[in-house]
Amino acid sequence: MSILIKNAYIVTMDKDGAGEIPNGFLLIENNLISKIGSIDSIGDISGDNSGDADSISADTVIDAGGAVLMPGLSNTHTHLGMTLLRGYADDMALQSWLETKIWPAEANLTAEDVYYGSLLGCLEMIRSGTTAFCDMYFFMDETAKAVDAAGIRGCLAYGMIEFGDLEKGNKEIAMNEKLVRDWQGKAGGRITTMYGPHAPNTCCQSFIKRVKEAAERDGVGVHIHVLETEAELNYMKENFDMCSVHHLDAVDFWNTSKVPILAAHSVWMSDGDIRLFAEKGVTVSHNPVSNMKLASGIAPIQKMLDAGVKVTLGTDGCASNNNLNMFEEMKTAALLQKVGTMDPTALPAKAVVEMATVNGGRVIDSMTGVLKAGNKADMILVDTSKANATPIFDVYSHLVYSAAASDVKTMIVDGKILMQDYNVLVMDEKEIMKKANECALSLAERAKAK
Ligand SMILES: CSC[C@H]1O[C@@H](n2cnc3c(O)ncnc32)[C@H](O)[C@@H]1O
Ligand SMILES: [Zn+2]
Repeated sequence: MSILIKNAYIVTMDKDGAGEIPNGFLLIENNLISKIGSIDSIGDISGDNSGDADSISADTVIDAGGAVLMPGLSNTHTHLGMTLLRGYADDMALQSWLETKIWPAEANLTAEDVYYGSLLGCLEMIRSGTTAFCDMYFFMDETAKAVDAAGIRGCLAYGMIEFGDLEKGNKEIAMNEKLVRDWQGKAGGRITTMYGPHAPNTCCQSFIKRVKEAAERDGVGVHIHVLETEAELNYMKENFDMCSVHHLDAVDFWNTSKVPILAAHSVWMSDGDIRLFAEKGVTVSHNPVSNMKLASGIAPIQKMLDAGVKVTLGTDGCASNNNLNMFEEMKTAALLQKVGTMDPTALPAKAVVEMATVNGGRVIDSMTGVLKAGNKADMILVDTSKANATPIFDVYSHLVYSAAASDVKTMIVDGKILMQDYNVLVMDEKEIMKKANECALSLAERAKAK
């Protein structure tokens, strides 16, 4: 199977390579990018099988018509099953939101709920340009089945909460171990796994140490929430006389020499915490919309980048965002750093696109996030024929400050076309929205009845 995309404005995100290619072509063979370059440099690019020395033939030819071809976006922190809880509880602070609304509702979740919530999430991601995501939730077999069916890439963790209860902790670890055993590398490598201890204030230190050992034994990463709120920071200081980062450093948790660590939020970071993350090679998932909505605070992202921390971008779940729109997340990230530091040069557009593509891709699959020969064929076409794309002086400025998720017209993941010219080819959209809506209403009814 081969696909040729021609007449594209290619944003490769390849620092050592081509950068941008204004009149570009890209050839996909099976699931890999085999050729990428400028049409001007090779002359004819008809895409037919004429045998012309300059022509490149392919089974499928997509004329991009000047659209931007770029790596797919990677959403590095979400809870896909929570898509059913979109708008279920708004305008609250994290702890009361979790304790009084979200956890009681989640106590009623079924496998079917998580399956349709996850499929709905996959659909929303396909429509908005996200080709890969990192997830942490319950009933993860269902999320894995949805990812398999939808054709995107998912790095899945089972979310573990044990509140210092040894017996509960044993059960939680066993669940995550099963996820790793059953799904690591499945769906042709599109599904990978991690361990998911929820947070330092919901999982005790010795439990998190055990989780890290299990992850190192299995050769998979760890995905955790950390320092999301000032309340967490105060709780850790009161109970352990140190912040979450140093509390876990005491058991060498942040050491990434064997497996990667993905730290979601990281809002209340001191300069010392930032230095430690940079030294240890921890990857941060910045979630600006969720942090603003729950009034958690402003993560010091520009400081982290300056210190050499690997920063990626995530939406968090649909109950705290309330969508999976990475274009919105990119713009919010840039604006929030500027207003937070009162410096308009903070987090410029290109750095944000790097976070959402190169850096995010690296934590999910090192052969994604950059368009270059040999990498996996995960990419999107962004329509530039609309009013909001006129004029374009700088492509990164356009992608961050003006483009909309609804401008994503085509998506390819692992060499397969999932959406072409706004038509989603891999699922029945209406049926999924109907089923997800039914599950959401029934879940809310069950939660109310208790
Ligand atoms: C143990 S699975 C994940 C768990 O996390 C909850 N959750 C969703 N959003 C957030 C957030 O922003 N901070 C902390 N925890 C969050 C989710 O509801 C699940 O219970
Ligand atoms: Zn979260």
